[in-house]
Amino acid sequence: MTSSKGDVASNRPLRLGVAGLGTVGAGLAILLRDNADIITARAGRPIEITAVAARDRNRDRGIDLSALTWHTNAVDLANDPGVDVVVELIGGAEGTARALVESALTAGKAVVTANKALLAIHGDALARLSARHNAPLLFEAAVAGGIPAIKTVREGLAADRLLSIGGILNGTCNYILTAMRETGRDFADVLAEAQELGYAEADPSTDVDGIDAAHKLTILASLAFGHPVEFDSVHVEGIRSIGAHDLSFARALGYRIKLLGLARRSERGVEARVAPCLVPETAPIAQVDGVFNAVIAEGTFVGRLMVEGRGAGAGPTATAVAADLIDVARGNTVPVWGTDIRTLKSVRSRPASEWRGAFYLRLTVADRAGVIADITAILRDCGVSLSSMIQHPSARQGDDVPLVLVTHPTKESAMQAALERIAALDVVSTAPVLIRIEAF
Ligand SMILES: NC(=O)C1=CN([C@@H]2O[C@H](COP(=O)(O)OP(=O)(O)OC[C@H]3O[C@@H](n4cnc5c(N)ncnc54)[C@H](O)[C@@H]3O)[C@@H](O)[C@H]2O)C=CC1
Ligand SMILES: N[C@@H](CC=O)C(=O)O
Ligand code: NA
Repeated sequence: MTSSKGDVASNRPLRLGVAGLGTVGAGLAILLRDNADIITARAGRPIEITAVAARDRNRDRGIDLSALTWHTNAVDLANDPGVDVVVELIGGAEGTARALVESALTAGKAVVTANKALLAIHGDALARLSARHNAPLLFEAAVAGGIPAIKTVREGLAADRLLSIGGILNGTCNYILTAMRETGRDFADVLAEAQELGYAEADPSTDVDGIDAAHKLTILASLAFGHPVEFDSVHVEGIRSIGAHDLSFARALGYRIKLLGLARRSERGVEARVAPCLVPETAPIAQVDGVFNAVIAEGTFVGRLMVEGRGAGAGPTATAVAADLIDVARGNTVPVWGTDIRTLKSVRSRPASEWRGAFYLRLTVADRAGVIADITAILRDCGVSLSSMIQHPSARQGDDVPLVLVTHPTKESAMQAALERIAALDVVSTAPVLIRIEAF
């Protein structure tokens, strides 16, 4: 695919219809204004917003958009003859965002979007629509904000067979975990700050429950491994259960806690998971803090690589949207998943229970004789071997005390069986916190 039916290969301005003027939409309008000179030079022609669709016409967005064509129904942008490229920045896998993208592709117009939910859930169908109508669909902003993550995987690593892909894929969670670790502030307080900074999704539970990272992992895994990976096959855990205790115990053990999305391929299929993980504090990924994301890939020829940058916020995300627009202006576009959707081979999903590695387990237990013996007996029965244990009398609350166990590498299914029996003990007073340890 080299160009869309829309007039994308001429010297006249590329005319944009932008739907959604929130954090990213307003950021894009400002970037296109402030960097118009270099964008025009690199695109070979001006890139200009001619039409918009937004809910509030009167809101101050830091830029005057009053001279543009305003549509009350965003889907009308798809058939506006003054629009060459539709830029969807509303968000959400359904509703107006989906209808607009489908209508624009069907009309043969190029679409640029930052919408990971849409791509993760409907990417397969959209790739088919894009191919059928020769209408490019670009989504660099959808994964890891300003990091050229899509380009890295789809173009930079196009020649290699990737074995694993993933990393720190949610800026809001990384911001929260970093601030909690560095300042001891509580979860809700830091989340409110991330929302004010424009990092969080419209519904921030999408971030903190790991769903946003799972959307991004689905997209990366689909690019890395071939046939679109099913979003529903990704095992998802968020960061709500991580407490101040865990961050300080992790530090004492020489680790940091990061929400990681990781997909691995073997002959038995693809295993994809989003979950908080302990990573050694000396590993490069442990140094990625705040709103920064990191994408890690490993291939048979290239080995391992990591790219790092701001994963959320108006400026970084707008640069990714604008880079896609420059590609459209240049006529430099490729199939949605890098390979013609009609020739892609399907990949098998592997259940998360086949994962193998070490675990951190934090329990709150009654501080009395025989408790540790009961717990270690269960671990022994389930074939789980202990590597270390911490009990801090100083962290005691009433009769209860936190007990942290670190295991040797073991099968996830064995650990889950042990956890179920341990959680049922009378002496275990609150829900156990189980965190995987990624070696890196
Ligand atoms: N904020 C960030 O850092 C990043 C956001 N994204 C994605 O970019 C997209 C936009 O996100 P944000 O700008 O942060 O969201 P936002 O909530 O700030 O902006 C979305 C805008 O769309 C408007 N809108 C909602 N329904 C509409 C409709 N039917 N017609 C016209 N406008 C409508 C809302 O009023 C709002 O102003 C989402 O898909 C999000 O996941 C991707 C990467 C980073
Ligand atoms: N809410 C997302 C925004 C970017 O994709 C995040 O926090 O990473
Ligand atoms: Na990106």
